[in-house]
Amino acid sequence: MADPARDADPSIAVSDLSLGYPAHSGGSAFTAVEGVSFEIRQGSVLALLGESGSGKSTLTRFLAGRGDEAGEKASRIRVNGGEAQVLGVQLRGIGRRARTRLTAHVGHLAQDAGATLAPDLNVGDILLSPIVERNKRFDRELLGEQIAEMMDIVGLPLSKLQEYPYELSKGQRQRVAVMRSIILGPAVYFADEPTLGVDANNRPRIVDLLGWYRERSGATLVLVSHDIGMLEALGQKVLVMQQGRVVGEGDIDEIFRQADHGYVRQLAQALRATAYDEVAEA
Ligand SMILES: Nc1ncnc2c1ncn2[C@@H]1O[C@H](COP(=O)(O)OP(=O)(O)OP(=O)(O)O)[C@@H](O)[C@H]1O
Repeated sequence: MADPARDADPSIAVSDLSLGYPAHSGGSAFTAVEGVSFEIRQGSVLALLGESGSGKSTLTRFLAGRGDEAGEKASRIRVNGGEAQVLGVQLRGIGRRARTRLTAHVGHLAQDAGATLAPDLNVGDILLSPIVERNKRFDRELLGEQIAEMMDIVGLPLSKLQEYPYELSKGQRQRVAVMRSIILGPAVYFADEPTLGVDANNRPRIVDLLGWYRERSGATLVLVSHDIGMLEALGQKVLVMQQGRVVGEGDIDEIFRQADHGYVRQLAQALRATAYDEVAEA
């Protein structure tokens, strides 16, 4: 099996992919993603939109190589058909070691990641832990500078490095989770609702951090988000999902203007309404 190629182009290639969950507790197997195809050029940004339950988290978790990770067997994602390549590595049938080699280059911010920070570590150790786990010998000075720069971008004072998750607000915890998810310098990065639950004043700080990261790393980003500020600042191509299928695809403005699918029209209206709410809130 090929080693991951950080400069593979496209970074992500998905063809007729169908994903599901195994049958459990008397229920039947469930198809969450059906016949999805798309490609993402290296260094570009894709926004994934769609109503709750449309398959966005399932798709991103699988493509991030974390389809098997969610502990319980019932949460493990199964490939029902099609294929997907990330950094040139075929995900279908991938073995454990090849997956570990791949995920070293692929970042994933799970939904509500701020809520699952290690409770017994302070913020400094939370940020360092992915690096320490990988390699005990690292350039502390360089990393310290990078952490200080990130803390500044997200508007957290350096004194927060000594605090524990329970001492932080929900929005502060989410900002720490986002910093942690990019600290290893992934070539492909998936973020599931990175600004969800963060107040309107602090959402742009997360957007700034992701923009900063993209600029310095040239990484490919996939953002699951309905945050209009984030989509306008970072989004290029948009994929709209409904009930596991792709129902709209294109440039963000194009989707809003020319959507011929009723659901895409509704979504565009909902997003505009959100944007107006935020203007009203400010
Ligand atoms: N472990 C599981 N077992 C069975 N079905 C699941 C499991 N996890 C998710 N699903 C189902 O898969 C479908 C897609 O869920 P998914 O979380 O991918 O959607 P989503 O678009 O990310 O939704 P949200 O925006 O609410 O996070 C849903 O119908 C959901 O109920």
